[in-house]
Amino acid sequence: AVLQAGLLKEGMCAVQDESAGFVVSVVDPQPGETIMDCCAAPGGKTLFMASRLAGQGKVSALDINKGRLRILMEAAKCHNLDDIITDIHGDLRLYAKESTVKYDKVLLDAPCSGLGVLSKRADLRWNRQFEDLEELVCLQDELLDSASLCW
Ligand SMILES: C[S@@+](CC[C@H](N)C(=O)[O-])C[C@H]1O[C@@H](n2cnc3c(N)ncnc32)[C@H](O)[C@@H]1O
Repeated sequence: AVLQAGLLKEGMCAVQDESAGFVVSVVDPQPGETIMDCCAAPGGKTLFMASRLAGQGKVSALDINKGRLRILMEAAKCHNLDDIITDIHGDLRLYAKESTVKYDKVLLDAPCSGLGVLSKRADLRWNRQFEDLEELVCLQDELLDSASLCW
């Protein structure tokens, strides 16, 4: 019924995993706050956080992937949240070194192995190598350090 009524297309509602939404409850965005979403695209959490600001405050959505960031801003427009969300295209590690801007709250949803969702991504059982995980842990560590500089 939601699909047939066009509610998703019109930005009247969005679908999200309970666990993804729970992260936003932890951030607990309050009107007037500035929030940095460090690995934001495609933007499920960005949109949810922006909608919780009730028109006051800003969410900066940073991501290294331009295409995914474009999808995020299209969704922001569709949900009438594009005046609350600012997209920043770049590598968080460089951004954090160069920028002096500080935010009230910072969310880091770093790239992950996906091993926690094997029931949905069965292919990962065969596509993940041990070396990939080592590389990923190193990246997550660097991103965590960089995210801490935004606060
Ligand atoms: C788990 S996904 C984020 C999902 C997103 N938070 C959401 O709720 O829709 C991880 C994201 O990190 C981005 N990423 C990977 N390395 C990055 C880096 N060095 N700097 C910024 N973003 C990065 C990827 O492009 C990817 O979009």
